[in-house]
Amino acid sequence: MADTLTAPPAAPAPPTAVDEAALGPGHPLGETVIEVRNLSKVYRDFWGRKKVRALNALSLDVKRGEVFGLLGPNGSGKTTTLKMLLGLLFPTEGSIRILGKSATDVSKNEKIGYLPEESYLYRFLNAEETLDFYGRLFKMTKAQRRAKTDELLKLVKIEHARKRQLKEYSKGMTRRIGLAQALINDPEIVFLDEPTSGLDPNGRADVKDLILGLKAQGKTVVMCSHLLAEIEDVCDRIAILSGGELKLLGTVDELLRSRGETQIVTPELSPEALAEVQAVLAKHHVIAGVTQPKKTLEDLFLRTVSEAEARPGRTFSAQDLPGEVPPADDDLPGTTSAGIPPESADKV
Ligand SMILES: Nc1ncnc2c1ncn2[C@@H]1O[C@H](COP(=O)(O)OP(=O)(O)OP(=O)(O)O)[C@@H](O)[C@H]1O
Repeated sequence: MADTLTAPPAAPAPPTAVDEAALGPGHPLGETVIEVRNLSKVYRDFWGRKKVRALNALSLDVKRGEVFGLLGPNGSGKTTTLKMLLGLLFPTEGSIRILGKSATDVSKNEKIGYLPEESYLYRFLNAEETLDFYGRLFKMTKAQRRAKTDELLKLVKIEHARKRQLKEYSKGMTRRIGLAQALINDPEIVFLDEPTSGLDPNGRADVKDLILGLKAQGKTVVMCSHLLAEIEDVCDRIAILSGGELKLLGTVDELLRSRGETQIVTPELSPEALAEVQAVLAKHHVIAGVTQPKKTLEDLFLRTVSEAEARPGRTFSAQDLPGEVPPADDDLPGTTSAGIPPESADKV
């Protein structure tokens, strides 16, 4: 258990609009691998008349090695953007460079992986045959295909079902084989459209790990998702689209920082210790709210399932649910027990 002290905002929060400059001069990421300039798409009807302006004047860069999230409500233009980046749709206006090439240059596809919102897989092939088929499209040798198939089936955790036809797969398993297919050519850039749709929280956690693993290998990931918690966990930067227009762009850390507030998280305090802390704050004319921080439902679910598997036949209550992992020092900025000097803490 831990206590959280939240001081009221000292000053009104500044506007949240952040542009590329938010990356700062010391940004560790590599060169630009995706360059989008003034990109627009107008869908036309059968007669060539303008029907929908799905995207309007989008400009952004994606750097090598970053996980970039494209967010927005239904119909905001995310899939349209992804399809133009992949060269599957022609822009009405604007330009795209992917790895220095035009999006419509098919040679770029060798270095690109794509998981569409709905995977188009052959229902009568099994997992091995599916990956072998896509490996052939990339002209991989038999030995390469076999090695890559083994590696990917392990990565997406469906080795046990490698001989089963995809028509027998659950939605979550289908998503996993779709992900494996997107990685068959060891791509430099991976586009993922709703990668966790249909997956349970364990599956979502696996996909998050997989994305972070790709990032650790220096790969670039561009993803769309409506699950904001997962975007927050894996993305370095996000763009929010609305009505086909870019409304916000910046690093997740910068955009989510709560300005004008200070938070101290400590192990659960005794009433005496709490009174002392509040007395110190009162000296500085700060009236602090004291709460116990909540875990997320996702975290609770994952710990329950993992404990249920480890110890079958037991039921758990919130009080005795084991698996509470003591937070790492760096999860607790400003914690007194971690001994982080106050001057190094962002918030006190
Ligand atoms: N082939 C098409 N013909 C006409 N209009 C289209 C076509 N595809 C998409 N649109 C329209 O373009 C707009 C953007 O659609 P898009 O699929 O890019 O949005 P999205 O942000 O991916 O939505 P979702 O979250 O629902 O997947 C919507 O108004 C949609 O109806």
